[in-house]
Amino acid sequence: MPRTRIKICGLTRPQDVRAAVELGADAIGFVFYPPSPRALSIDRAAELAALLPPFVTAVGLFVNPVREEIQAVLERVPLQLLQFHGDESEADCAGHGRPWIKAARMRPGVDLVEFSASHPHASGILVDAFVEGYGGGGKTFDWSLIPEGFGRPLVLSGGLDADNVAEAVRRLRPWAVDVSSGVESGKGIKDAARIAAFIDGVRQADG
Ligand SMILES: O=C(O)c1ccccc1N[C@@H]1O[C@H](COP(=O)(O)O)[C@@H](O)[C@H]1O
Repeated sequence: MPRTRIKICGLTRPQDVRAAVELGADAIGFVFYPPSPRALSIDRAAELAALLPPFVTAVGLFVNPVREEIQAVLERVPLQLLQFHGDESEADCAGHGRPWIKAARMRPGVDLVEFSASHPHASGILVDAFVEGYGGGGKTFDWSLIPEGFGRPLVLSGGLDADNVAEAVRRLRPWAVDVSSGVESGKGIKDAARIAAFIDGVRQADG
């Protein structure tokens, strides 16, 4: 079984990017959603992305963007993957010259198989709790909404932290986990000790 990939999202400070990389994160998420307290300017994102060594993926998170916004970011920030976290259709996500993952906002009644079928070209499906404001809410959801043998690379998120991530990985065996609030001391301020404990939890579950 491959090791679970780890994405740390919503970084805003160089020291947090360096810490996440040194502690073993596979991917770093930069938020381009202005209402988020973790949102970055293009200049700031370019500065932070430049700190990433090879084989650590720079992910750009968007919520219902207009296409020009994405292009403006891509002209300056070397993103390798796009994360669409709003109500985007398959057509909205395609055609940016980058692979993408699509977030499903999970709550009772959401059919993940149907959702997945409506995004056939996403490289993976991210599952997050349904929250007002689209994401980064630190809220878990009922993991039994994820069908067994889902069949697509699954990125598990939503309220993960050092206390629950090992159980989540053992139970669901996702391709990757994604965390923001659970490794913070304040909105957009990451805590190296919490990142270390989170990564340790994932690795313990990987066995
Ligand atoms: O991080 C944000 O501010 C954010 C804003 C809008 C949409 C998504 C956002 N982050 C993503 O939300 C999930 C869950 O985060 P949390 O760990 O529960 O705080 C995660 O995929 C983040 O990438």
